[in-house]
Amino acid sequence: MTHMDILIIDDEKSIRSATTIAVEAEGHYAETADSARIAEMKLKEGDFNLVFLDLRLGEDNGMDLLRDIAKHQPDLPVVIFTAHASIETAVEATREGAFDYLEKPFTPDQLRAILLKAEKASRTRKKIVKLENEVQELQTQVSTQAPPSTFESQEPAMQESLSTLFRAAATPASILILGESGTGKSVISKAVHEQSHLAQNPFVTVSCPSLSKELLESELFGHVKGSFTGAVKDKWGKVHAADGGTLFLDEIGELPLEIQPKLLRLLQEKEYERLGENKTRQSNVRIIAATNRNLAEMVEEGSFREDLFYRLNVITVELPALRQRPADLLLFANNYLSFFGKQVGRDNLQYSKEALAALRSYPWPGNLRELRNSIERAAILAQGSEVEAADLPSTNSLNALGTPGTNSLPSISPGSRVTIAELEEEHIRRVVETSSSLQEAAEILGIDNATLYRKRKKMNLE
Ligand SMILES: Nc1ncnc2c1ncn2[C@@H]1O[C@H](COP(=O)(O)OP(=O)(O)OP(=O)(O)O)[C@@H](O)[C@H]1O
Repeated sequence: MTHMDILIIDDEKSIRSATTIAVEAEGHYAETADSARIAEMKLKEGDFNLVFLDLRLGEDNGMDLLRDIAKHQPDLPVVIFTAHASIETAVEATREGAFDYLEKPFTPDQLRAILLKAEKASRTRKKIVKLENEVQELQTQVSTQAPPSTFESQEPAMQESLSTLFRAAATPASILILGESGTGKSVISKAVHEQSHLAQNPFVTVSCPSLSKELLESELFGHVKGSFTGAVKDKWGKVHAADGGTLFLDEIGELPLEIQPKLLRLLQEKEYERLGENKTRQSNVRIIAATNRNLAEMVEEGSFREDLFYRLNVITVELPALRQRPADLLLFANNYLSFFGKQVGRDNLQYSKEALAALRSYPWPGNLRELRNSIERAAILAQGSEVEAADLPSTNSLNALGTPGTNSLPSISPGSRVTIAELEEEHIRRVVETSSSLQEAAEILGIDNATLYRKRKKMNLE
């Protein structure tokens, strides 16, 4: 049985109390209102699942109230109380958006039947909300044409992160995921949700940097009409939509300082308020937050609250950059090639030897996202049965290493004002980082193992 919050609107005290007793006996919670004014106030304050409304409401017109509810809260079912003589009114009310009607005097069985019907409708509505969220998430995935995700790794650092994440999945603990852009923080957050005890409930994403402070606050917590310019009607936020499920806060490092205490309160007390409203609401969400910023440093600088940082920092994992996962690179590259190859009708595309070397020696500053995009392009560009190095333009030239504007790229690159020794050192460092073995690194560099050993020793790169 689904528990419902029910508002009973009737000017007759005996009907209010009889209905209250009857719905409470069925395990629901009831509030009452004896006039349209009180009803409007309660409707604004509360989050009801069902309303009983007598159209004859003393001096007030119940039909006006019904129209108002149908307009502003179209998802809220309203059951009309009607006297035997006014079936026609009931029919009219149904036309105006009433969910059903109940003829007075009604028996407990008739009321029970209506409650069951409303419960069913409420469950369906919840399912629809969940599906709407899922559609939104899927649309994001489809628009980025994501090939199936892989959560395997041959690299100890990544294996440790995966094991921590999937062990933490089944607990209510907040999770903080750190890592450069494109390392797969969003993708893995969804996977953690799907492996958790909350999998049947919503997974809702809020992208912190994409909105202004006011809109972000409203996106999170919701608002009431008139709370800011553009707030033309009441709105529930994503904290409400995610109730009972997971709220994924992408780029938490961009969360404005003013909103941080509100998030902290949600984490600690499970409480929040909509913008422009004083009523305290409850929401029980599991938070997964991700960022490519150094939150600890931000705490020191004063741009991120220390208390929030510690609250989020219960389980923290770092997703290594792709260049720190040389042993996994080929697994991803092959998966992507078979996915995108199929999309363009070439099932058996392979990499040429040179293409493989190019894939390995490039540091992939944009990580999995960049790799995915490059392979998608290469699958289209490839002329024969093999992807050639030339089909992977971003890996073609070492100049790519120095492209300005990508935060994880080094400032040392061919042509920049550095010595040959510095350039050599950087090149060796990167090739070693992106090779699966020292033997392979030596081959790519065109030197023997002993020379590589000596150079690494000199560079303290062991
Ligand atoms: N486990 C995975 N398996 C396969 N592909 C992945 C995986 N994780 C990420 N990707 C690919 O990388 C892309 C970027 O991943 P995601 O958006 O999760 O990164 P992010 O770390 O959240 O990036 P940003 O910090 O920029 O938001 C995905 O769209 C997907 O194509």
